[in-house]
Amino acid sequence: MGDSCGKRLTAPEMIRVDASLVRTFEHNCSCPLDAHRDVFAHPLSTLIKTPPHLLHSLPLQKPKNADLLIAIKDANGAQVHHNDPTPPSQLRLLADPSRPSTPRFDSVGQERRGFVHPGLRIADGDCGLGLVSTDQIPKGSDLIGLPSHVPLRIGSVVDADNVGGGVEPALLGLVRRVPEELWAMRLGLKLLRERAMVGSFWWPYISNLPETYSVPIFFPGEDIKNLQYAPLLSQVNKRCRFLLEFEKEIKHILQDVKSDDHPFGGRDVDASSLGWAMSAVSSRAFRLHGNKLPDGTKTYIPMMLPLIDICNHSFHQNAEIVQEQDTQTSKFLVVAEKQINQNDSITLNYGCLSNDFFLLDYGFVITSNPFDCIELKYDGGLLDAASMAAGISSPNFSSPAPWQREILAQLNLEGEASILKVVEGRFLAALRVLLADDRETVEKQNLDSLQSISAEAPLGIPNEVSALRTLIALCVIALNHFPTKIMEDEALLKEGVSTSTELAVRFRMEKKSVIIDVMRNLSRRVKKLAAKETATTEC
Ligand SMILES: C[S@@+](CC[C@H](N)C(=O)[O-])C[C@H]1O[C@@H](n2cnc3c(N)ncnc32)[C@H](O)[C@@H]1O
Repeated sequence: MGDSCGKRLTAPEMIRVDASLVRTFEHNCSCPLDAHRDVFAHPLSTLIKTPPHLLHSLPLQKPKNADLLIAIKDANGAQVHHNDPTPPSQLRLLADPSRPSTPRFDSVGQERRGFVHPGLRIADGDCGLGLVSTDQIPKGSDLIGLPSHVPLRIGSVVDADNVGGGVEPALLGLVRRVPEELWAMRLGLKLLRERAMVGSFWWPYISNLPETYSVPIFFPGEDIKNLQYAPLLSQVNKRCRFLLEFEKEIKHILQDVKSDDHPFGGRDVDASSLGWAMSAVSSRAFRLHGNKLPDGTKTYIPMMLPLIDICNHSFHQNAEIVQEQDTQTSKFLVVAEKQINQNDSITLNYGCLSNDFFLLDYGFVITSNPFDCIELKYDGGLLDAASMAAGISSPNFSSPAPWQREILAQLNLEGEASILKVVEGRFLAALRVLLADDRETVEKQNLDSLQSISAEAPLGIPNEVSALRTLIALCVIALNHFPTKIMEDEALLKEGVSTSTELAVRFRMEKKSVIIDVMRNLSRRVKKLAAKETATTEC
């Protein structure tokens, strides 16, 4: 996979963390830590006790063998003949010969058409299909252009033009039942509707979408457990439960709907097909500007962009999506951000996301992802345990003084257990404040400097060392929460495993690697501070 060929993970045994801390931790770990098993944002035990009934196959009949380009050609008004599909061997991007250079939408006729740079082809690679350059393409060149009516979206221009029919009340009623956080399901309903509709404008596009997705809602129960990371397990469970519930809800709502008004042409839609549609959207849609509202403001809406969605992800992308907008409509271009050499893949940046999002929405994991992170529960008892393990006597995380509580409230860390990233400014601020016994020193600092990760030691070196050591101990606890070590994971992968097991194992290896990197950085900081403290005392 694209970014998967990055640097290898380092086994925890190779890491030099603060040895004294680890010894203290091991010494103390049996009693206090057992009482705080739920170090991650969600209790692992409750999540894996109830693995959802997962979705295996796609029962809806999926069309096959259509030519991807028909969708674009149809922009000129040609009729689509769905019963005359082009064989998959002909699935390729066709350059528009009338456009040898870098075309722009500069006339009404062109506005209705799309284009593809002649130096591009679709290739099958490690990331599935992708776009590859057959030539050198200069920076700034337009690579793909889509007219405004081609993207699939809810309430699209096509609907307004009545080319593909409006969104029926029955479908809108279902869309409104989907919570905002599952936005991909909303557009997924539209995708299912177009898939079921005879003569849909998007049929050629839909017929070429992958039949399966490697997102965890489709993992066997064993591989969901193999993720070993409670925050993600919680998300997977939530999505699976939603799909199972939504299937029932849809059946109930549509039971008396006449076939003419039925949004899915009278066909049953079950959790598997809902899951397929949600994954198709989450892994392929882009959130772009919608049309301008009468007051001039713009909305952001998810859209599926045929052809453009063949581009794979890279943090070092060589292309970007540009939306050209006039008052009425918008057109979508993919533009080369840098010079593209022959055989280069055309890549877009899907976003600076953690592996949780990449796996949950796109079905892949990025090795050494700089945006990956670990979420922990902010829990006084757990922090006391970590602090004691770090050799700090009588920490009072679970019983802060009133003045400390006030600062916690300003950091929004009072009451319900908050979910925090390691290392996040609020977390560090809380540790600094709760490990400080001198109220005056704390009150001399403002909230920003207390939260600053780059500030060396806003409350003095001993306070900072204690805070950092507590964080390191917390990392050790988090690491120990994983039932397997990185070396065991590596050995498992070498044996050869299924795709879903491999993804789950790689995901958890990456999480452990993030913790180890954090520990390594914190240990370095502790050493530096300790050396500074020694030098000051000697002077
Ligand atoms: C927008 S589609 C890109 C086209 C896709 N490869 C295909 O075969 O249709 C996104 C999907 O491509 C794959 N993909 C994209 N970028 C990737 C990467 N850097 N590493 C691994 N898989 C990637 C994932 O399966 C993802 O869900």
